[in-house]
Amino acid sequence: MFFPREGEVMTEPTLHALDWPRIERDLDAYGAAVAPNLLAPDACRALAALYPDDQSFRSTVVMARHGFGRGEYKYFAEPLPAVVGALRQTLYRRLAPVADRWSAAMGRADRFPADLDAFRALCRAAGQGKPTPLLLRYRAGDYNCLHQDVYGALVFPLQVAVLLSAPGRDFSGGAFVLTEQRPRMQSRVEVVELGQGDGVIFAVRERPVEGTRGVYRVALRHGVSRIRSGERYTVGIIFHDAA
Ligand SMILES: O=C(O)CCC(=O)C(=O)O
Ligand SMILES: [Fe+2]
Repeated sequence: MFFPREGEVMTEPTLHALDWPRIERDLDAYGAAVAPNLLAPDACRALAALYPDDQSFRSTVVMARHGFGRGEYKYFAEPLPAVVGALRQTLYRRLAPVADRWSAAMGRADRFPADLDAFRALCRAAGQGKPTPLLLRYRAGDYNCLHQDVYGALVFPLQVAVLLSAPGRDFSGGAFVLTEQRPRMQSRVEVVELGQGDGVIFAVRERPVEGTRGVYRVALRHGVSRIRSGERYTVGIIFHDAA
């Protein structure tokens, strides 16, 4: 296992050193998988420290104003910070085949190009030209209501969130949660435990589940439980761009 040096983004060979068979198994079984140590602590701190720098962002969302919860987030402007751009590119490459496999299993026609630039060109042609990677900031009492990050007709079925703060030291509470709504059944919840720099890869809105009578689709939503104390930052990497 390689680890990125302090201040360095995980490079492509390092991403390949992740346990991808385990990640794919978890994605297939639970709709979510942890990708440990995507960013070194220095890189986490540097990204979180960008929050007040309005030059880095194209817009700010105060969640309470929209009924999204409590807390804030900002969408990065282009050019994205190098670490965010690099993670988006390399994770996309690795996840595109999973996205294709899921689409096919669910009987959907969508297929995804092998690299992010080609997929983003499709987004632009569909009128989705605004970059969606974002930086989220939560303080004590804040939370993120269950939601799906859909920004137009083109949806890449997986996304990634990287925890930038250290649980137990920088904040308490603030668990990343996913719920899964199965047809005609009660919802199932999954709590994902993350350390600083860990990413969670998860389904944007649905995933295939093998039942006794074939594959069916389950709908997923994600959110963050209430932050009890401190400050919690995350970087969200969504692959489709926004209308
Ligand atoms: O703060 C988090 O852990 C989740 C943020 C989120 O909703 C996202 O990245 O799409
Ligand atoms: Fe989200």
